[in-house]
Amino acid sequence: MTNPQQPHGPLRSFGRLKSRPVKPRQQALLDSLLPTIAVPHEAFQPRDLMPEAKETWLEIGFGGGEHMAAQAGRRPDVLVIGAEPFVNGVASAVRHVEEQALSNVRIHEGDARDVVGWLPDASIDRLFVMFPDPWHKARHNKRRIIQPEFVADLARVLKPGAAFRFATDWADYAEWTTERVLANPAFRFAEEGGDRQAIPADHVTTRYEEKKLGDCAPVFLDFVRA
Ligand SMILES: C[S@@+](CC[C@H](N)C(=O)[O-])C[C@H]1O[C@@H](n2cnc3c(N)ncnc32)[C@H](O)[C@@H]1O
Repeated sequence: MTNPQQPHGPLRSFGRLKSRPVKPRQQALLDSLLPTIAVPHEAFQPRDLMPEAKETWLEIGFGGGEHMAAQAGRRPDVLVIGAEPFVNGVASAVRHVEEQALSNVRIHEGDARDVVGWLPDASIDRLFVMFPDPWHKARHNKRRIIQPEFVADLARVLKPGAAFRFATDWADYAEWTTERVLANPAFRFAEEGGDRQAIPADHVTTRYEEKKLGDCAPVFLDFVRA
């Protein structure tokens, strides 16, 4: 039976990650800070979360939150929304928010597909999907976050001209994503024929990227919402 809370199906990638017990200090920070920076669990307008924000950025699967916090720190005038179901990652991200005194980060502890479903049309200026779970075995490919239906949902929430960066160190996932994103007429590459293995000037190395678990050097796919 379909769960009305999860019209997109269960979060299969979550089960693979074993949560470690959250340390008491981390738990205290989660309990005190997370409710103050959590996104509503229903349709919301980003401007209601930070009325003075010049733009709204979304990061899907922020892991430990290092990339999200660094990008938010660089642009205090931008509202940065992050979604991550892994509790240890959320605890780490909340610690970065506190340590860097970031007032422009909002977090959803859960499935990014829910946040995308709650967002209004054309409400996001920039999207990051950094080193998502590769699900590289062919029989697991269907668990990848990049699927045609989700690409269509992303096209809906991105503003015309919005930037969408996808990074992976799995060659097959780079190809998979290129095919599925460009199959949607809403998207094109920011730069045709660009060097996809050149590290973008504004990139912040992520925790997963540092592990070098993939089968190729990092590939950065910079798309634009037409
Ligand atoms: C391989 S890790 C990469 C984490 C981080 N972006 C990095 O580069 O260090 C992928 C992350 O995506 C998260 N994830 C998986 N499915 C997700 C979903 N549907 N919504 C949000 N995050 C998801 C996982 O919990 C995990 O932390």
